[in-house]
Amino acid sequence: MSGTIPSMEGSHVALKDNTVIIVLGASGDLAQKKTFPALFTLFRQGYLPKGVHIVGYARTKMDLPEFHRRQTVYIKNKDDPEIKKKLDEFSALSTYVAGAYDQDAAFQQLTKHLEEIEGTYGAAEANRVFYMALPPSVFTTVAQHLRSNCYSTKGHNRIIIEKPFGKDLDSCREMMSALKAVWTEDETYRIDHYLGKEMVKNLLVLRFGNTALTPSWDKNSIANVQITFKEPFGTEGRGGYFDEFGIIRDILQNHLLQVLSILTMERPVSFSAEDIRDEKVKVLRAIPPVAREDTLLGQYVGANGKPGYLEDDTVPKGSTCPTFAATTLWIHNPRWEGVPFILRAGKAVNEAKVEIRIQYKEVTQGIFKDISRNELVIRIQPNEAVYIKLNLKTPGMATRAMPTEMDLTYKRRFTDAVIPEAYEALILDAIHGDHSNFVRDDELDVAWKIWTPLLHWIDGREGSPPKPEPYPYGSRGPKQLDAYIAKYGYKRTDRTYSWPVTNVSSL
Ligand SMILES: NC(=O)C1=CN([C@@H]2O[C@H](COP(=O)(O)OP(=O)(O)OC[C@H]3O[C@@H](n4cnc5c(N)ncnc54)[C@H](OP(=O)(O)O)[C@@H]3O)[C@@H](O)[C@H]2O)C=CC1
Ligand SMILES: O=C1O[C@H](COP(=O)(O)O)[C@@H](O)[C@H](O)[C@H]1O
Repeated sequence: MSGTIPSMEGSHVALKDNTVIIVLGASGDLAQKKTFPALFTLFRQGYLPKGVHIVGYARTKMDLPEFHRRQTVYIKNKDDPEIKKKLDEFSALSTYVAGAYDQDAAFQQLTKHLEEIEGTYGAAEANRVFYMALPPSVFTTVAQHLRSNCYSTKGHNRIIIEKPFGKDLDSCREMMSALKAVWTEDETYRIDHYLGKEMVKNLLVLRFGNTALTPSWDKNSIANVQITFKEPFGTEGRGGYFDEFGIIRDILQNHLLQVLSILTMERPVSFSAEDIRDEKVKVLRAIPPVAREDTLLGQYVGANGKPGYLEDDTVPKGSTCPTFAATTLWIHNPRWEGVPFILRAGKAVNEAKVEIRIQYKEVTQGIFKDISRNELVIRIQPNEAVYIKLNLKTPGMATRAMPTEMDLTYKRRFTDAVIPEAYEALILDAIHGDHSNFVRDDELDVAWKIWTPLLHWIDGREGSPPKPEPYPYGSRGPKQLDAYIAKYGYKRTDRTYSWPVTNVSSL
């Protein structure tokens, strides 16, 4: 069929029935905010295996009505009769077991409960999908206890785990080898939820399905690339967790680096998970560790009635943890040599935005003066869009050029499209047995190699840690930001550019 992407046709072992999804850490924030709402949407849309059961497991003791209440706290439009009916059905197939994370007996109780459910299948096969919505401190022990006590001998077993995968190269390797000792790579699904976002998944098609873009996708045409993450709120109450990690481990080392690898990898032989991940690893291996000189760190301070990072009671006094970072990465291969890739992320900045901005080189001088550079912008969120900033002749009698855009805003173009949440797409991929949008262990290894020296410097392992530049809550970041970006050759579009309409008479 024309336009079909083979790996998306489902050539993997898909779990079609006789499946229990076990959510470990079921009383926690991630489970309530992301996992259960995603499972509910998949259930409601008919994507979960036939006769699926969901079992929550956590230390908190609670009865079934309380579990069902917590399971549905973040589900929207609960008063809508159709949703209410589906929610009742969802609750009817969801049960809860309380137990410790480090005791065989507790996991054996869980198995007993699973076997009771599976006893109703009346079929030989019993598949189990374990979703670890847990803090990293218990990942390894839970994975080990699951393997020794709860592993189905009558079907497929899958384990889904969430970042953080360690804090540096050594701790990641330690964690990975402990997990690999008990779960095979094929059974393991490491989530980086950015890989489930629609516009990140779209990169493969945009890049490799458009001959028009192919010749310009390299150092000959591209001057610089920015991959930007902006969040308009601070750590508010989550500072204790955040301070241990910082913005680089939270966003750049994983989410933005994943986007970078798909954006820059060579064409894979096929869209199979291993072919894609082979290419991602290859390009990541061509990136040397990020240099201190290529880094700008920031920390937000109170402004406009909003508290600064250090005013959060959960943050250690005098912390130098960066809440903003701009870093520039270089890829030493024939396609990208010399092109700066600026990865930047900030908490408590002026807007919510995640985008890729590819800025093309200057047109040959001579016939034009001060003409804007072309830019291809892929907006990941909010309001998904792809637009290319082009120069056109100003309409009318004038012959001068002006910057404008070709705009593909999803909401306007695909009026009835339902864009899935990242977690919905990824849980479904795991059920279908498709690893393409999950992180392979060697990807993690090479990713940590890029960041570890810089992180050790920031952690103060090599003397006093660098002091981040202050920036006011709600600003664009530290005042040095524009000079930093300009240093790598980024030039802002001609200020006469206006969007969404341009009144030619005012030019
Ligand atoms: N489909 C759509 O929805 C489209 C929307 N637009 C809109 O048009 C507007 C302009 O588009 P575009 O040029 O792409 O994006 P922007 O002008 O928002 O940003 C372009 C670049 O300039 C930087 N920048 C923004 N403000 C300043 C500032 N005050 N001083 C210095 N640098 C700054 C940005 O960094 P930083 O992010 O840090 O601010 C970014 O790197 C935007 O609001 C955009 O959303 C345009 C085309 C299509
Ligand atoms: O992994 C994380 O991502 C979120 C941002 O996710 P998004 O899907 O809303 O873009 C971020 O807030 C959080 O700090 C980080 O741990």
